[in-house]
Amino acid sequence: MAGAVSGSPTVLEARGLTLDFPAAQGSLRAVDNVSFTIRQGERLVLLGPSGCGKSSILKAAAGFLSPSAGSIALRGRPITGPGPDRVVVFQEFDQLLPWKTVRDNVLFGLKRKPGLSTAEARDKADAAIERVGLARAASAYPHTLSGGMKQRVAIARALAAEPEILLMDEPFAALDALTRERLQEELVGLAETLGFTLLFVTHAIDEAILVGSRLHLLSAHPGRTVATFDVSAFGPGSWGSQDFEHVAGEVHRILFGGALRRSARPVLQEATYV
Ligand SMILES: Nc1ncnc2c1ncn2[C@@H]1O[C@H](COP(=O)(O)OP(=O)(O)OP(=O)(O)O)[C@@H](O)[C@H]1O
Repeated sequence: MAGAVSGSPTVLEARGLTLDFPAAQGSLRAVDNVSFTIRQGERLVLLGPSGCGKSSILKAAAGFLSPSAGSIALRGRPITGPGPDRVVVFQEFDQLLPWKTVRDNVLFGLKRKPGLSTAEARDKADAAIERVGLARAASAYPHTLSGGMKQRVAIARALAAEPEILLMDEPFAALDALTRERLQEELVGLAETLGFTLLFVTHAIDEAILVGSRLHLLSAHPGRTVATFDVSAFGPGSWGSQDFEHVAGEVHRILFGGALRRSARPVLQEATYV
């Protein structure tokens, strides 16, 4: 994957990105001088301890937050607000509209796409629903779906709009371990089949290595770049291999100091966060 994307055009680029929030006394620096490039087809994961500014970077990419210094640009154009070329999938699956069926929820995501006829929109929605394996649930309402299925609807809705980049903020955090694993696999499978570009935020090391093609590690608050890792060699099925454990241990050492202790399959390292 890394070889395949290394010559691909740049989709998203942050240069010296610095993000501040207003605070009681002046402002609070959330992200300090962070730079990265995401090429077409790449899956960049922002990984770091709670509060290091991952979500803030994602919000800047989505156009909800402006840099106080540095820049963030999509296809070379500075991001000044939200747009249909970027779709955000949050953890809250209940971003789905409860009074609309799966198909209508996905169609709703196409509303902002200019120049689509009703029939074309329907075809795109149905194709996206099919791709995430929900064809049989197309007429169902969100409250009848499991958390994992709702998440797939959210992904279908995002993909149907054919964005330049998909922005995902801990989309699997609220799911049980088995569903999470399955959706991680599905996401990577879909990303590779469809070649979409992804910016993914997580604080879970295993998830980052499995989902990403590259990791961008941030220090504790305020977030500064501490390391990057090429993890394109890993994917579903890699967990537990010697190479995987080596990278996971290295990432853990850089982020938290000390060795990564395993008990069983991913018990995420929440307890080690400061
Ligand atoms: N709207 C806001 N107003 C003020 N401060 C904020 C706001 N949003 C975030 N912050 C602060 O900015 C810093 C970075 O927050 P952010 O949510 O980006 O971190 P994160 O790495 O995504 O954390 P987590 O993993 O816990 O979700 C934190 O100190 C947070 O308190």
